Amino acid sequence: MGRKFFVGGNWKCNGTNDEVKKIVSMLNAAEVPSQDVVEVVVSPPYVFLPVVKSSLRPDFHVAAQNCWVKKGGAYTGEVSAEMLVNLDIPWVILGHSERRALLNESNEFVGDKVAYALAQGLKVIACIGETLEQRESGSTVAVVAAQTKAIAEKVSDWTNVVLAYEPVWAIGTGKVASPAQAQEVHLELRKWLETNVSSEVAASTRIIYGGSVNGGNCKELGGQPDVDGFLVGGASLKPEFIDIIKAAEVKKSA
Ligand SMILES: O=C(CO)COP(=O)(O)O
Repeated sequence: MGRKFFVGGNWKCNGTNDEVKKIVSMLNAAEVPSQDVVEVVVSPPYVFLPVVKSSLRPDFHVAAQNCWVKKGGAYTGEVSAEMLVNLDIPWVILGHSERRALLNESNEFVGDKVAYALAQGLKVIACIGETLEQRESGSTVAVVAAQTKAIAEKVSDWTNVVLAYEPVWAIGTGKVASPAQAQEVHLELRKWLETNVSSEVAASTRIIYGGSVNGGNCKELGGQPDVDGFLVGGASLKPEFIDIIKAAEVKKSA
């Protein structure tokens, strides 16, 4: 089954009103492959979601960077999945390593969030990835398998899930995983899905890579057989994001 190339831009906690308008103008003017070839989703901070959604070209979509684990209510400072649905925000990023590390989000909590968001009708970019210490101790595959298991235990339909493998040591460090390193983990994840979920889910679920992706390294990474796209941080705020979207063409010609 074909897996459409997916390029996500995670703007994290960045941007002013003016900067956001400039990024949207840059995206709107870009010539990129068609929606049949690449799915593009940008994720501004919550406060900018409505303006980005209403001014962004219709072939690009928006994602929130998080949402609450259950129905909204007395949870000061949180934004619920229902609110995102109400505003027609189709996607949400969940389990980003920055939230896992800084806000102590556990594997179980992330699994609960993914299940709840899917049940409300959102599409989810679920993030997993090992720290440098875990990689150096040889536990990369065990760590990402445990993170994926906590999601798989609560999710039965994977149609609306994109799995983002983001090694923590590669995020914002300029230290990108080599294409071989990325491919190795993506293949392990696909095998894990095959064994523990189903061969259909393993074949159809997009597994994207995140961590210091830029205009220079995207083609080689995207050319790996089990790399189905990217989740881009820093470079998604810059014109080189367009080059990263265009890396989808490596799959078209493959
Ligand atoms: O965390 C990331 C995307 O979610 C990756 O960030 P960088 O591309 O800045 O390394």
